[in-house]
Amino acid sequence: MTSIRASSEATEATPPGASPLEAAASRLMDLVTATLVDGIPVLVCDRAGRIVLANDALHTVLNRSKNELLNQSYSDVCIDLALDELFEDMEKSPAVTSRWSGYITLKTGERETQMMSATISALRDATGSPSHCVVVINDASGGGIRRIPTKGTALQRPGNYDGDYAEAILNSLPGVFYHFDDNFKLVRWNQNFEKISGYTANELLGAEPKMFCVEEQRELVYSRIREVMEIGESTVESDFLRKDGKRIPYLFTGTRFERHGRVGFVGVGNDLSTRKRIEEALRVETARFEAQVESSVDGILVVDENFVKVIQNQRLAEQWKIPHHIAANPDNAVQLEYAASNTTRPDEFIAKVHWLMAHPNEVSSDEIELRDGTVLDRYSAPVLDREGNYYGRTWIHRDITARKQSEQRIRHLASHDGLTGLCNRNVVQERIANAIDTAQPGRRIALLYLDLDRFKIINDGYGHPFGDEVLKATAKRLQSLVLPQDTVARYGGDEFLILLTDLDSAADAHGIAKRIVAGLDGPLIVNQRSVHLSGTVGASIFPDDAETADELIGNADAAMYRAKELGRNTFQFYSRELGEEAMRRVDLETRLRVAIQNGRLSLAYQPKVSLKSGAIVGCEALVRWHDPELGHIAPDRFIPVAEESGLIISIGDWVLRAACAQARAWLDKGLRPICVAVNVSARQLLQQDFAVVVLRCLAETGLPPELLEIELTETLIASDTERAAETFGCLSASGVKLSIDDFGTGYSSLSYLQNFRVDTLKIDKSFIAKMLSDSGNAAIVRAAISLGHNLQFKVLAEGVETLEQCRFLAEIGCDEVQGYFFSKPVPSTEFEALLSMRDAQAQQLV
Ligand SMILES: Nc1nc2c(ncn2[C@@H]2O[C@H](COP(=O)(O)O[C@H]3[C@@H](O)[C@H](n4cnc5c(=O)[nH]c(N)nc54)O[C@@H]3COP(=O)(O)O)[C@@H](O)[C@H]2O)c(=O)[nH]1
Repeated sequence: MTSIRASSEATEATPPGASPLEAAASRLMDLVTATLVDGIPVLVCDRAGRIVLANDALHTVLNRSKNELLNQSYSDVCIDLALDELFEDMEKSPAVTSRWSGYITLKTGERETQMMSATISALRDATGSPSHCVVVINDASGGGIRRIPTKGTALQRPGNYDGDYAEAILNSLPGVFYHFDDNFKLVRWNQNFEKISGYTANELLGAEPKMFCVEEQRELVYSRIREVMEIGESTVESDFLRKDGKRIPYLFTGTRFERHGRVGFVGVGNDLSTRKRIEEALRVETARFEAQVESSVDGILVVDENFVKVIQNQRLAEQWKIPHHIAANPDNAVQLEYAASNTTRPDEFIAKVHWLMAHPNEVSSDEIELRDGTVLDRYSAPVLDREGNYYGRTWIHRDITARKQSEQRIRHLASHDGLTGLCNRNVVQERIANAIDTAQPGRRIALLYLDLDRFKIINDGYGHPFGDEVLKATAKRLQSLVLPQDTVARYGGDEFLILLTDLDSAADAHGIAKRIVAGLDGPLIVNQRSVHLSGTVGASIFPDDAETADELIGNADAAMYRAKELGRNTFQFYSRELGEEAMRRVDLETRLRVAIQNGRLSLAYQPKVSLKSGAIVGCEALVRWHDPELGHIAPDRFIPVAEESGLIISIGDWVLRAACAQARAWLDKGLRPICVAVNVSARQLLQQDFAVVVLRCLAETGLPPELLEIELTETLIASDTERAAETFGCLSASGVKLSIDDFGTGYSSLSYLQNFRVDTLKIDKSFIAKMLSDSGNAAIVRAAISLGHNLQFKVLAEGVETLEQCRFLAEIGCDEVQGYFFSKPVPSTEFEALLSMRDAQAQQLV
């Protein structure tokens, strides 16, 4: 038999004892088997057309035994192939074109033929001449009947000794196929290898792996090849270096491939470009996602269906103050326990988490309060995968503490007084209504209406910032005087409501009202200035006095007015009469306003008489009001209303001007100089420019200052001693006189007297009225006279109604008297007459 060679396998060793042809055929069979095309019918015939080799698969296809085939003529098997012509063709193309592909008709039975696709390759002798041909039946499983002669295009290169079926498989691979021999030389490859690498078959044959490797990856690639050789298989991700220098990311596999004791490897390489692009896109996307998750202001946690952490950002740990070792613990239950212990309601928190994990479809939004006051808005929703299957759950926690606090502030502002922080008008009204609605039978509700005494004076006199501080201090003091469950509210400027609920009886309210009045009464230091604070309280009781919140408030208000009338710094409970009185008060204020506008006020003058000479030494101007309907209205009634309403300022201005003008008129008439005294209310005194008002009035009326006397009460001086001293220092320097009115009834400390250039002490008429019947009063009168004289003041007794009183006062050294005994306050004309008459009688009196 002619020796043959399979050119691509020239270097392979021939198994001992085997003929070259058998060896080649054997190799071919091995290769067919190795490339997973076992069962392909193959026959080999010589140039004479004699079958020299046929495999089992062929026997099966042709339904003949091995003996029936061997040494038979080729034409007995294949009826339509001109083998001679084929050998001639092969002869003409010695090296490369050594194969024919097409359809042949096989005799598959006695009377049966079948057309099948086949590939015929040449086996050449030492001279390169085709000595045998190998026929590989490609579609033995049956099928094609068309005869489609095709030119051999695939694997028409040296060394392509396997069948078309194997070739088709290898060529249909999406990646590159390679077979490196035991010297790591490329001996076989598929079409894709050439196409992708850009090398020709000749260039590829015998090429080493490094030809397709970039320098920096060679070490890696060869280490994997070594692995293949040692272990049997391996993979490597490295670049496939093309002929043009381009590199393509590839995943190469390697499987050790051994034949006839020679061990190489085969494998496939697949382009990873797309995968890499996807991976890169995924990486970028993941990085972006992670950046978003990390930069989120929310604490984010994603868990799978088993509550295993999938994503958790740093913010979550910060929000929940989870230490690193717990946050890093993969067991999410540990973190859950820790987080729960930070909440104000741990059991509820854990129960909700478990419930949501057990109900995958639920979306939840709620608020969690941590023990340090942080409030988190927790949103939880299911996470679904691409196919819409439940994957796990996301938990997003937003810190809404600031929002909650500002909502709380807004709610507080809406319901509380901005200055004092007490409940405001609306809230206290609601609470009163609510208390009435829920009152238990037999129980009492008391509403105390408190008005600060002389607050308007303080506020106008010292300015509003100072007044604000007084109100704040008052609020604090009031809260300290009641129980936490009682409501203290600011109802208006200097008005406060105190709601007391669930009382046993009205007597309880009496005790509390008394305590509040006493607790408020005293000096208050504000901005290093001491002011004397006091308050007046009116109270009404549910259900005794009122049925609704408005009625209860209105009645407590009326009671408070009544208490003011009774002298302030006290409390008064509501009665039906008080309600009527409140109505009258409103009516009076309206009428007074009209009276001022219409000039319905007048002055009466009451003489002051010297006990030594019996002569009139001055007079006190007293305001009078005659209402067209109500007739004469006493100052005792309308002055308090004027003070409360602020009308006292315009009344006071008018009195001052009218009195000065009258005294000037008397001078102008030729009467002897008479000093006229006017009463000044606290409000007037605390006007910023009271001294200026007085001096301007004197200048404008032309009255000499020494003919004007200002009467101040002790209480008024005590309300702001500094201001009074300052104002009267200025007026005294100008010559205006000062007398202390109602002496003995007001301020307990007498030290203030040292700060004033007082001309006259006027002993209050209450002492004069009782001095002859009560030794105590007599003692007070004596003491007052003594004190006044010691301080170089004149002393005048008010309210002198009898001769006895006059004589007694003269005996104990009183300087002057004023009272009905000499004259009631009279109009100016009468006073003029009185003056003339008195001057005439003066000598007879004493
Ligand atoms: N701020 C101002 N207050 C004023 C003014 N005019 C009056 N008043 C104050 O009103 C109170 C009541 O005053 P009035 O009704 O005028 O009573 C005065 C006298 O009539 C009364 N008086 C005088 N002598 C007697 C008497 O012998 N017995 C007796 N029962 N009453 C008598 O006393 C009042 C004067 O008191 P006083 O002022 O304390 O000297 C009263 O407080 C007035 O001050 C005003 O223009 N501005």
